[in-house]
Parts: sequence; C-alpha cells; structure tokens
Amino acid sequence: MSVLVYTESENGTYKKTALEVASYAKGIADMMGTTATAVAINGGDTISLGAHGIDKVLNITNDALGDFNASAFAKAIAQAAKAEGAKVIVLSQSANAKYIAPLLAIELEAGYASNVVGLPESTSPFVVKRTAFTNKAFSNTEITTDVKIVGLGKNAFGLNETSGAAATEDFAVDLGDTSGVKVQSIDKATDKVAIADAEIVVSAGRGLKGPENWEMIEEMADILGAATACSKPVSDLGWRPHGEHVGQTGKPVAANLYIAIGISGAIQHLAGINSSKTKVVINNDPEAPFFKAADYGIVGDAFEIVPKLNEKLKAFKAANS
Ligand SMILES: Cc1cc2nc3c(=O)[nH]c(=O)nc-3n(C[C@H](O)[C@H](O)[C@H](O)COP(=O)(O)OP(=O)(O)OC[C@H]3O[C@@H](n4cnc5c(N)ncnc54)[C@H](O)[C@@H]3O)c2cc1C
Repeated sequence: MSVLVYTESENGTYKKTALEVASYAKGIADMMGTTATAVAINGGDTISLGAHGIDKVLNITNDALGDFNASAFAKAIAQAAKAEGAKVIVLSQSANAKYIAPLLAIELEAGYASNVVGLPESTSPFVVKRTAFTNKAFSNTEITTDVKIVGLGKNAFGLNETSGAAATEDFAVDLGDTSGVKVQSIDKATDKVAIADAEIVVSAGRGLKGPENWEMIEEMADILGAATACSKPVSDLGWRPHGEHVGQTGKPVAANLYIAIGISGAIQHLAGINSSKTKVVINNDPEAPFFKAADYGIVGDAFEIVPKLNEKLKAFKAANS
C-alpha cells in the first residue's frame, strides 16, 4: 500500500517538479509508515528518483504513450495505482498533470485536491492545506474517499535529497483503444525558457513605455537563463506576445525568483505571481503597490538601473563560471 507518484520526464530527464513530487510522496509515505513508488512513463535514468526518496519505480514503456494523451496516461497511472494498492496518489500541477488528475479520479473513484501547499495536516482524516481564491487565502480540505489524489503546487515543498536508490520494475499496461485523439505534430513556438518551467522570470510592464525597450529585459533573461513575462496591458497593446501575460487572467508564475520591472503591482497581477518565492521590484514610484508584496525593491528609473544591473550580472557570471 505504497504512496504512488507520477514523475514526469522530458526526453528521458526528470524535471525539477518530478523530483519535488517524489520528495513530497516520500514525506507522505513517512507519515503513513509506508514506501513511495514512482510511475515513470517512457522515462529515463531513475537514479535521480531514488535520490529523492523513491523506493520503487514502475517503468512503463509504451509507444502509445509517446505523445501526451491525458486519457491514456490516466489509464496507465490508474493501473499502476491498482497494482500497488496505492491509497494516495501524488501529481504535480503541470498543465499535463492537471489534465490527467480528473480523469484519474474517475478511473479510481478518488477524491482530488489541487493546489496543495504542504504535507497533509493529518493522514487520518486526510486533510491537506491548499491555496484558494487565486492564492489570496488557504483552505484546509479533507479528502474522504478511500483513494486520494493530491496535486502539489510548484515550489510548495522543495527537494529533499536522500542517499537511497530505487528498485526498478517494468510495468505493462493495457490502454485499450487510444485512437480518440492523436497528436500529429508538435511545433515549438520558441526555444526560450517556458514560464511554467522557469526558475527565474524577468517580467516588465507599461513602465517600459514601448516594445522597442525590451532589449534590456531580454538581455537580463539571457544572462540569468530566465523566462520573460509581462503585465496584461503590455500584451493587450501588442508590445509582447499574449503567451507572456502573467496574472489572474494570464499564466501563473511559481518561480524561485520573479523580477518585476515597471509593473505597478495591481491585485490582478499579484494574484498570478504570488506563489513565487522571492520577488524583486524595480519601479520609479516609491508608492507603487508592488513594493508591499516585494522581498527586495529598487526605487529608480528602470532605464538607468536595468543596464547597470545587467553589467553587474554579466561580470558576476564571468567571475563565477
Ligand atoms: C478583470 C481584470 C483582470 C486583469 N488581469 C490582469 C492580469 O492577469 N495581469 C496583469 O498584469 N494585469 C491584469 N489586469 C490589469 C491590472 O489591473 C493593471 O491594470 C495592470 O496590471 C497594470 O499593468 P502595469 O503595472 O504594467 O501598468 P501601470 O499600471 O501603468 O504601471 C506601470 C508602472 O511602471 C512604473 N514606471 C513608469 N516608468 C518607469 C520607469 N522609467 N522605471 C521604473 N518604473 C516605471 C510606474 O510607476 C507604474 O507603477 C486585470 C484587470 C482586470 C479588470
């Protein structure tokens, strides 16, 4: 009766979110006095999973799972859960995992709590703390079904390295007919770091005055290996692509570092970014609301500060690489 966790990989490498859910599953397993089993779908080397608390990996290798198909992935994970007799299943809150979770809940007749931010308050009854109202509040939710699915928010738990190694087993699944939806090709719109995967996000707002001034933002993102983002009016004005708009009506950001440049800090913007760990604000108005939500703030003109900061960051990187 292990705790089961779905660990997502890309091109055979486990993402940081996969190692975070693995660490978290181990945490729940310890609370319940059991072990943590990972389901890996066409995954790669499992050493990193063992080093984050996983006792056993069920390796599913199946061509029908080569491209993402939520229903087929949910079926595969459900079969692994049943084989393990798992009563708790942990998923991340990636876009794919959010598609899988409700389908998995149907397969397993399980209750599902999304946006969970820490280990269960208790495992009997099973109560988890979650964010609510676009991160403005927390709620404690009891999952009352026999099988429970927990969706862990990004950066909500962190990584716990252990000295363990995972045993690996091949696990065959019967997916039935998977022809309902077929991905024919995937064209990546850009090679840039995606906001959802980014550890660091450099974001800018209307304070930049126009699209021609984004070069210094792109440069900072390049130096830091960060994703670029923007406020809603900036994408509405066509200064930046809509995919960069973050906030309540845009993409959520749960990065380790969020740098906001020339953004006022309206509540709708903050709602989407306040799961980020450290927030740095650059704004020439000391009364800008963003300063109240920031960990570090620089009051000043972005056009003076950002180029200077870029030079310092470049020098620091060169001295430390
Ligand atoms: C239903 C609804 C949903 C919304 N959803 C979102 C959302 O998802 N995301 C979002 O971002 N907004 C959203 N908004 C809009 C939101 O209310 C704000 O209007 C918006 O976030 C403001 O964008 P901004 O901070 O870039 O621009 P502004 O409010 O114009 O602020 C620009 C800031 O730049 C500073 N500045 C100016 N010049 C400089 C300079 N030279 N150097 C440094 N700083 C400078 C100013 O002091 C100011 O603080 C939503 C609004 C509504 C009504």
